[in-house]
Order: sequence, then C-alpha cells, then structure tokens
Amino acid sequence: MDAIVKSFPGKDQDEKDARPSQSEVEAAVRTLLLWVGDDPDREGLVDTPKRVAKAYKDLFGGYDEDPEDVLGRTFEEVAGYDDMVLVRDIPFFSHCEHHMVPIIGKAHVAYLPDGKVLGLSKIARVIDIYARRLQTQESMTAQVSKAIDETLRPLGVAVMIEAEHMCMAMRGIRKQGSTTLTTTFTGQFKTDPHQQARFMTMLRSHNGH
Ligand SMILES: Nc1nc2c(ncn2[C@@H]2O[C@H](COP(=O)(O)OP(=O)(O)OP(=O)(O)O)[C@@H](O)[C@H]2O)c(=O)[nH]1
Ligand SMILES: [Zn+2]
Repeated sequence: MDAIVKSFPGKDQDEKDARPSQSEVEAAVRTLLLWVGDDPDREGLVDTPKRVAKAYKDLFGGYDEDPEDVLGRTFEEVAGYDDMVLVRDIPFFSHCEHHMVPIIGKAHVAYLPDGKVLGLSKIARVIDIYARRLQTQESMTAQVSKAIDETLRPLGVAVMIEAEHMCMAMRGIRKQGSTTLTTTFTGQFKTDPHQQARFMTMLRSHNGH
C-alpha cells in the first residue's frame, strides 16, 4: 500500500502547499479565455475563472483522496461466502492526461474473497478516486486493480474498463462511438483460465451478447 500512497501526488503536505493559489488559477483560466479569442471581461465570462477553478476542484478531487481509506474497511461475516463478487457497469467520468478532455466509461470489478469482503459501494468509490485524476485508461485499470489487490489481499482481482475518449471523438481523428477495452487480472484470475472465463461470461450474460 505504501507505493500507492507515495505515488499519490495530492497526499504530500509540501506538494499541497506548493500548489498555485486561487488567484493564480483564475489568472490561468483568464489567459485561456483570451487565447481562444473571447473577452474575459464580458458579463457571461467575468465569473468563469472562479467557476472553472471550483469545477476543477470537483472534477479532479481524486488527488485529495486516498483509496486506502476507502478500502481499509472490510468485514468477514458473510456466512462462509467464498465465491466471486462482481460489481459491473460502474459509470465514471475521467479526463485524459494528454488533452485534459473527458473519458466517459464503465468499469467492471470482480474479486475472489479470501475471508474478507468489501462494502459494495467502496469499489465504486475507488473507481471515482482514480477517475477524478488525469488518466490513461491503462493506468486507471492497473491502479484500481492494484489498490484492491494490495489492501484487501483477495485470491484474485479482475478489472475491465470500457470507455470512449472524447479526445478521439471531439477533436483529432474525430471518430465517435469507438470503445476502448482494457483489463487487468491478478491472482487466480491471472493464473486460472477458468476463473477468467467465468468473469467474462458473467459480464457478457449481463450485456445480452
Ligand atoms: N493508450 C492510450 N492512449 C490514449 C489515451 N487517451 C488518449 N490517448 C492517445 O494519446 C495519444 C497522444 O498522441 P500525440 O500524438 O502525442 O497527441 P496528438 O497530436 O494530440 O494526437 P491525436 O489525438 O492523434 O491528434 C493519442 O493517440 C490519443 O488517442 C489512453 O487512455 N490510453
Ligand atoms: Zn486525450
């Protein structure tokens, strides 16, 4: 878990103190408004730098959150249940680290408990913590799987993310509707093709394919 905390940019107090001030952020947004060719002093835009800063705090709130806090709360009283737990179709919004435009997708997360289970909402919370940072889909998939693997220590974790990247849809190549799929498997999901196949079958049965 140490590695996750250490690689977590918002966690360190010195780094936090080194963040730009509110007025610096607002000035940066004002520069962007000028740069795109608009007038930051017209009525509709005069409060926009402040609004954008507030929106960014929300959209990128994941830098101030630690997945370990969420995943640390587990329980064991599940009447001996020891089979797969799958939470599928968890919707998320993220932003790509290359263009800072949205990634819109769904995550599917499964694990094989080793005595302990997680509150179901905690899996969705972890998705949100990583989604609310600048991401590549590959990193986000690997980070979610690593956080669950290292904190819960289950017999295996499977993460699949399906997403559309607005940087491919709205700009650049301008291809709308394509979906990127990424997966990470650990433990038995990685070593046992049968477990991996069950994960895929459970996902497919839902999607009606
Ligand atoms: N692997 C991966 N690539 C991504 C992701 N999000 C965006 N990209 C890609 O990152 C690449 C950045 O390519 P560059 O050539 O540096 O940037 P660019 O000139 O804006 O590229 P174009 O998007 O092709 O116009 C693009 O191919 C994007 O499609 C992601 O989550 N994973
Ligand atoms: Zn992009």
